[in-house]
Amino acid sequence: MTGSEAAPVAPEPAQAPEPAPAPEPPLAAEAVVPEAAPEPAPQPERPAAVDGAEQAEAPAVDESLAQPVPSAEETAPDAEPDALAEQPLGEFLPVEGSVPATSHLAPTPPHPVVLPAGDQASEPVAQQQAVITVPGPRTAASVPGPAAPEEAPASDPVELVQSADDLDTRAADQEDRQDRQDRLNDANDLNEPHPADELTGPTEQDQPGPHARLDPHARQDPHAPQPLQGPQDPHARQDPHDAHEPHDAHEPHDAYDPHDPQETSTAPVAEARQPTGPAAPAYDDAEREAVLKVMRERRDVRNGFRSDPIPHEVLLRVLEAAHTAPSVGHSQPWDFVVIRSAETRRTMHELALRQREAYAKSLPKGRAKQFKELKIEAILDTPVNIVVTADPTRGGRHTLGRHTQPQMAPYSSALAVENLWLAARAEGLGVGWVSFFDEREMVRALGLPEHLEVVAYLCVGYVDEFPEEPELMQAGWSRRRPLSWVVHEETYGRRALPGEEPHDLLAETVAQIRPLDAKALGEAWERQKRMTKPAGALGMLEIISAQLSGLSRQCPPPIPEPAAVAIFAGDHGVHAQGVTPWPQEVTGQMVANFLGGGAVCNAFANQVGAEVCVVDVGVTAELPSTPGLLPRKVRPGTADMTTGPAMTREEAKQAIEVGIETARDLVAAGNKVLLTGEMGIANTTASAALIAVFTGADPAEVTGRGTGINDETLARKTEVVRRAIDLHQPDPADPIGVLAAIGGLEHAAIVGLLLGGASLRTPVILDGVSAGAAALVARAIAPEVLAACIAGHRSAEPGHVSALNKLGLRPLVDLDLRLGEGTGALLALPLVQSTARAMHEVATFDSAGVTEK
Ligand SMILES: Cc1cc2ncn([C@H]3O[C@H](COP(=O)(O)O)[C@@H](O)[C@H]3O)c2cc1C
Ligand SMILES: O=C(O)c1cccnc1
Repeated sequence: MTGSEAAPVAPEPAQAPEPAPAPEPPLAAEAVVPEAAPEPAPQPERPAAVDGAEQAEAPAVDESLAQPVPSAEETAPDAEPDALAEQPLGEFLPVEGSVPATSHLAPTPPHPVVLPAGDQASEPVAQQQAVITVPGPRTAASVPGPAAPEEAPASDPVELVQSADDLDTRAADQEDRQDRQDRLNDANDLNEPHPADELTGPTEQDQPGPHARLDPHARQDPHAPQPLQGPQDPHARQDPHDAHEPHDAHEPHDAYDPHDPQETSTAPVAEARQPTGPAAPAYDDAEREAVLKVMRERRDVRNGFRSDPIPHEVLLRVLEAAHTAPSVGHSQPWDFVVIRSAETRRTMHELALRQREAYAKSLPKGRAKQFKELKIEAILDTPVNIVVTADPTRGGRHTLGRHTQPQMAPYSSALAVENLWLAARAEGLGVGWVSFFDEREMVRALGLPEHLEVVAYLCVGYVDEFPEEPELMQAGWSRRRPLSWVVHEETYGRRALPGEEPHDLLAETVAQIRPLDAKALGEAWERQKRMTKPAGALGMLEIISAQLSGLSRQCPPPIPEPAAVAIFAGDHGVHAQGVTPWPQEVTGQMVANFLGGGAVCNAFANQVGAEVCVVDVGVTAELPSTPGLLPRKVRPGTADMTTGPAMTREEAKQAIEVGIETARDLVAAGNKVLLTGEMGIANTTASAALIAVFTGADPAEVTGRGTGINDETLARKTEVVRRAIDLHQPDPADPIGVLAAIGGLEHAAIVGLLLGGASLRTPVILDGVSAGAAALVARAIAPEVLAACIAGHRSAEPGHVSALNKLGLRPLVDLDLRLGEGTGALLALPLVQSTARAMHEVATFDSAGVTEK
């Protein structure tokens, strides 16, 4: 690790007005010695100043960053990059005059990324699944010897060259353009600025960027100085209106020509009738633009209604538009009840209020706070309310299309609602759809015929203005999902926009991971210095707040709330080797417990206001569908790693993708921090094996007692780990291969959660030993993933200590926990939130009139 990497995370000298993002090593040295740091903070120390034997209590930090002035030895090109990171915990002493730092802000790429051959081909999921016999549970006593692998490993791996040209990033690009069209606010959109925009910045042209660093060909010398930060001026890149518009292929066309092969599907349809004569004409540009405009600018309005009456002819036009909607079998199942009576509206308002309260009670605290601020209806603020119903009996029993899909009747009425909504927007009328009703209660309250279904309750009126973005987005409740996430080519999972090659979810995610933003980091250090407290007095929390700033590109950073813990559950074939006294079915039973709210993680999540999201990525038992459970089983448990690979490479990758998609969903749903959690009986065995491979430690050093095992079982577990590694000889340069050989499905999913979180610039708080193991895998795939990672706690498992050391992550909480489920991460959440809140709320010396020393 080099000084230039370390520099951006350390506070710049008091004399320097601007942070020096990637200075020469001598400057870097200056930059990290703050003028005012009188007290030795609880911070890491250079090894030179350490007497290891006496430092057992010191905090766990990779000093390669804590020590920002690299010695000649450390910067020597042939030095092992992680050698310094492998110092055991507790070997670091506070250094006078420096602020604690942690090397995860300056990760070193350990290996080129290797993905399985054919990864880019994205075969349909069903075809990718290999049939693997999962051995049934055995007793602890029956420990078979190693056997031949059950399966040959997948075909030769190919190296993924992660340059912007090679990865399919055009989808995101098209999204950017779509955003421009939609006049969306970039800050609230999940779209990243196009990677190419970033790569053309002046600093990244001169220095190897994150992609170059991942490109094995570009990284001849892994020890060469590597920049941590992006371009000097991130704001220059945040405006997607800037430059880089050579993507005409996706710009709106002047006239659509169905015979232009560029514009049509390339797959011929055998029976298609040969076209004769010209196709029906499209709208002209202005007409089309008007249609698209009304869709873009339609809003679900709750705020800013006016009491102005709606003229009859205006309301008539709106209802006529609704009545022209498509409907199943042309059954036109809708009716519109126009309500103006204040009394009826008051009754409906009462009903909605009650439902609102019930919903608020069901929310995690972090969400409930946000919900309290939201206006969810405008029943009393609007002159007209319209109830849209569906009559499921209209048209008789033979209504075309309703035979197999009875829900087509309410769907049809929903289309009438959309027509109404668009027509209202064109009239300058706002519409808000209120869904806080018990449908049957509403039917009775309104005296509607009992056979009707209520599809929508709409509040309609003139408004002061139409918000530019959905009100829920403006309130931070949710974020917009890019189109490229939801368009699949031919089969689900082959994501591609029309005219694009299908993009690989993992490669796309990795390509979007960026280092911390140097400008925001610099601002964070500057702000920490001006806050009314002695410099460095918040110790490690100052570093976390700077990390949050660099990650979000904002100073102060957003408060990481609401939070969600993703608990990935999976089973392990290695359970058959007697590595744990607990039966395998406990995994599924604990999943039920999580969903019922009875586990430790539930209590902790309630305490800190986090949502618990449970994901079945590979539980052996079939789990009944339950609210709160995401059914994402890649396979029912892994195979026994001592007799063959735990899973195929494709399965490992699928499980990673489950994690990526979980991160996307949770972030799009408005969560501002993610926490890792897991459940899987025997998973500490897989964790130990992963950690041994990535740290190079002997299995005896990193294998622990998990749920609590005796010496005999521990000895057996250690030998199991050793045998599995001997059998597979996993190559840490091939992280997916390692996962497939000796990992768990929940480990793979956590890898995806970390990569997904990092790609969305969302912090992820790591829990215990499985998260540590997964972070090692994730770092081997994308070193800069660590920019998003915060170590929540230090577990009692010895392997966790080794993993954190290797990662250079310093845990926030150290309470000898050895549970998992996300419990340690949940306990750390308030610390992370506190540091961000301090950045927002603590006065500066100037503003508070406090004299500086
Ligand atoms: C009742 C119960 C609840 C748990 N919650 C988390 N774990 C934790 O223990 C398991 C790993 O330990 P080992 O490798 O020794 O089996 C994982 O499921 C982990 O989440 C639990 C374990 C049990 C038994
Ligand atoms: O610390 C952990 O993460 C842990 C320890 C024991 C069992 N399961 C998880």
